[in-house]
Amino acid sequence: MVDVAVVPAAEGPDPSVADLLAAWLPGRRWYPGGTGDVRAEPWLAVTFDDDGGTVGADVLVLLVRLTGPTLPGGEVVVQVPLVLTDADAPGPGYIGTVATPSGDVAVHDGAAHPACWIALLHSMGIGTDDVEGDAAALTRRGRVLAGEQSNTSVILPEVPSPGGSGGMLKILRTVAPGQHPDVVVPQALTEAGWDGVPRFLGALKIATPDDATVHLAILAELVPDAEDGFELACDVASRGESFAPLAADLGRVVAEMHAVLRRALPEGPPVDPRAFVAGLRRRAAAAVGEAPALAAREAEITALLDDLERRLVAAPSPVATQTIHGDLHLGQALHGATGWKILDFEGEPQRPVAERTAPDLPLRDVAGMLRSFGYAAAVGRAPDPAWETEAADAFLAAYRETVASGLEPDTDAAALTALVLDKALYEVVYETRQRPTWVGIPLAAVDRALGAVS
Ligand SMILES: Nc1ncnc2c1ncn2[C@@H]1O[C@H](COP(=O)(O)OP(=O)(O)O)[C@@H](O)[C@H]1O
Ligand SMILES: O=P(O)(O)O[C@H]1O[C@H](CO)[C@@H](O[C@H]2O[C@H](CO)[C@@H](O)[C@H](O)[C@H]2O)[C@H](O)[C@H]1O
Repeated sequence: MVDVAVVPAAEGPDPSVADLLAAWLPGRRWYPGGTGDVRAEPWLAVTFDDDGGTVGADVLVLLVRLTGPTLPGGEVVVQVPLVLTDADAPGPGYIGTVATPSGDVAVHDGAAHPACWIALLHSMGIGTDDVEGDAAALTRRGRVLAGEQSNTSVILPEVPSPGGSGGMLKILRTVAPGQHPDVVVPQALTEAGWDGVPRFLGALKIATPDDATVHLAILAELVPDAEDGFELACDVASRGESFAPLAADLGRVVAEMHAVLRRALPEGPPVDPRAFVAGLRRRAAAAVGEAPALAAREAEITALLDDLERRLVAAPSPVATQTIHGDLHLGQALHGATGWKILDFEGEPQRPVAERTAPDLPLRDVAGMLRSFGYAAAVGRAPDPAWETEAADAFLAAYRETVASGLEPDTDAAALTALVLDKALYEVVYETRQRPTWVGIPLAAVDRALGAVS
């Protein structure tokens, strides 16, 4: 076991390390500051007391506070794990060398360095008994997942796991005080005995000097030979084959996930129709404000939301909310030998953290997946225009056979259309910012959702 100590960063590394990082951070894929004017200030330093010397190098995790107008809420804390070694022996993830009063030090990105993986695993109590005297065996075939996005994930086939496939260590990049949804939700699902999520194996949580807690890393069982759901759907679409059978399986898995979450975690308050629709109106207004192409649709969006509000107000019984996935799309589903596994319960990255994890209507996840079939049809260039609706119908039929929304059929359909519209508007903003050449995909979906009620 490795003891973890947390101190203010001012008592931590030499200031030259912070200077090196200030230049390095903005080039990282997971850096949330974009090209905006951002100030980076080390906040906390986490050290690992490597009692038995098994880690083999100095591991230091810095939590860096970023402030600037382009960041969600104006402020974000990012985790920067580092490995410090002798300057004459730089290793994986080398960032640069700094001169300190005790000599030159080589600084490495810890997320790419086995010594850091071992320190994180040992501090979660993983691998300390199983790999006697040979900590390096735990990470021998370890590798960082290519194409990292919001966080950095490391494949670790030697990590002990119930199914024997190894572990996936997710090093969180943006961190925040409080319970992390990607810990709480998969842990609850795993403990409920549900196998539609990669088995939760552990997490590293630190206590800050002001008594808050922050999750830094999560370990789940590796899903062997799994295919990314979006790539799989695009492949199937491009071959002109039907996705309906796989979509039906996915519909059942998503329905089971909602049923288990409803039992395993506290229910939310019943939907307040006006507040719920006000939230949709706010998001729509923000999308219209950011994407000029939406301006012409504003009146129709308002009419659709007015209609939903009337229906929800008139609903004969209160509509329940619960923990949901919050950002469900095909890229959050892996298809492996034992079927679909659902990943990444962090919610929509562009939403404020408090909103991302609030209990919500499960139909929001259903809407997210329906939108994803539209993306797969477009990106995979499905030759048959019915490809998307066939997949969507199969998904919905299987979902509804397994779990009921509790809404009257007309209200259920109106709520689903409004949530598909909400997701498509979110995607218009997402694509405008990230992939402008794809913006036509969600714009077409906005038009279809609006056409569904006119
Ligand atoms: N347990 C796992 N087994 C196998 N692959 C996984 C597992 N967890 C995640 N992945 C792969 O890693 C990718 C990133 O994981 P994800 O949790 O979505 O991270 P991020 O928060 O960085 O987006 C996924 O798209 C999937 O391909
Ligand atoms: O996976 P993230 O949590 O980072 O989600 C964000 O990025 C997604 C893209 O990677 C984006 O998803 C959109 O594009 C997908 C195809 O690349 C498509 O399958 C989804 O349906 C569509 O929403 C997601 O919206 C965004 O939050």
